[in-house]
Amino acid sequence: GLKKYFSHMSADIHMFPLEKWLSCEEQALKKKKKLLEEYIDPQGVYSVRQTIARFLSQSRGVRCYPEQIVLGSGTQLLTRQLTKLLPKDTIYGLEEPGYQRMYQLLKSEDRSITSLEIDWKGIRIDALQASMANVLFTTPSHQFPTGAIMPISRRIQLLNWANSAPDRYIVEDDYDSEYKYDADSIPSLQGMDGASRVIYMGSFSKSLLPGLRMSYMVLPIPLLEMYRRSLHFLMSSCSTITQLTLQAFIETGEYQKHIKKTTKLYRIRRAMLIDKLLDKFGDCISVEGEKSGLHFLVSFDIDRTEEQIKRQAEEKGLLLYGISRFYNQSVPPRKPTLILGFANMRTTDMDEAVGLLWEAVFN
Ligand SMILES: Cc1ncc(COP(=O)(O)O)c(CN[C@H](CF)CCC(=O)O)c1O
Repeated sequence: GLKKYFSHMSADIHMFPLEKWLSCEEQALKKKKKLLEEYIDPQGVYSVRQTIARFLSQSRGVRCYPEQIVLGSGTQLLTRQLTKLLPKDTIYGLEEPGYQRMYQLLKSEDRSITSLEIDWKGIRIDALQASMANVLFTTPSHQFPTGAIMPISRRIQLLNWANSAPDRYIVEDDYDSEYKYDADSIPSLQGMDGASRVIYMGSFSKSLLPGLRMSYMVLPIPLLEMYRRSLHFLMSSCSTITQLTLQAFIETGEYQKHIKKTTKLYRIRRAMLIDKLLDKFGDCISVEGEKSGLHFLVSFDIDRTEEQIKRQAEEKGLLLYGISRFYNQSVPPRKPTLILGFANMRTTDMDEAVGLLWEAVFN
């Protein structure tokens, strides 16, 4: 198959402390195997939610009780549950370019969606105010896919928007907020919200492994009450074993150690990759969104389409993703722009990867 050097969707399994994970699993199973005999709380094991609530408060300034946390196997599944708590005629505002799988999911649920323009600070307030949206999905830590980091000023404007009409909510998708390089980490919107307007969503897919399918949302109290009334029949969608193992992994400090180690390593990989790209391509490329997260964008000042570059790359055995896939309701930019991930790019592969990219673009 195609080489996935630049994939923004895969993690580097070699980075994952499998031995430590397995010993946490063994410890959790020995101590709490009783829990496996029954169906646990639909929101997830309470003690696991206590651990996550503590971790969120320390790392992201999220203020919540464990009762407000719902664990789910993936952000999309949690979003499906969330849409059931909101009026059928809710209009969802999504960033454009944005997380197309969220757009496709909401579309598949026959929800009405309006795509909203972003700029280098994230979602544009004028576009939001001009729209009919009442629930906004936004990725303020590291806008997906452009990487924009939303400054505090814009966050305050967003909260003002949410508080100026009764049926408004902000879904803060904080999917890869663990990784910051040249930007100091800005506390979550949820932590700044005093009025239960922010639904905080997070995932362990980027910081640990997508294959764990461990994601979570923090519901404001009014929505939690609705969840309890209308979705109490649901069973937890995450494996109890994975939940208990994750709890042990966090409680023993292994999670924090892993984030520190991977941040250090990803910082080096990202800097090296950008240097090699600039060496090779010079001023025919521009890099953006590299200050945080596990990918950045590279646009090429050449007379070639994204499709042509992708196809050429496939000829050479290299998988590439263009930014066009993230434009749901508008025309993508003319300049070919690629989303380049580096979480799965070992330094020993870099010269080959950049060489293949060069051939895909210029041959
Ligand atoms: C904006 C955003 N919010 C959440 C997730 C995490 O989802 P989950 O693992 O289900 O918790 C991703 C994950 N990123 C996708 C997979 F890597 C990108 C796919 C593509 O580009 O089609 C994401 O981009």
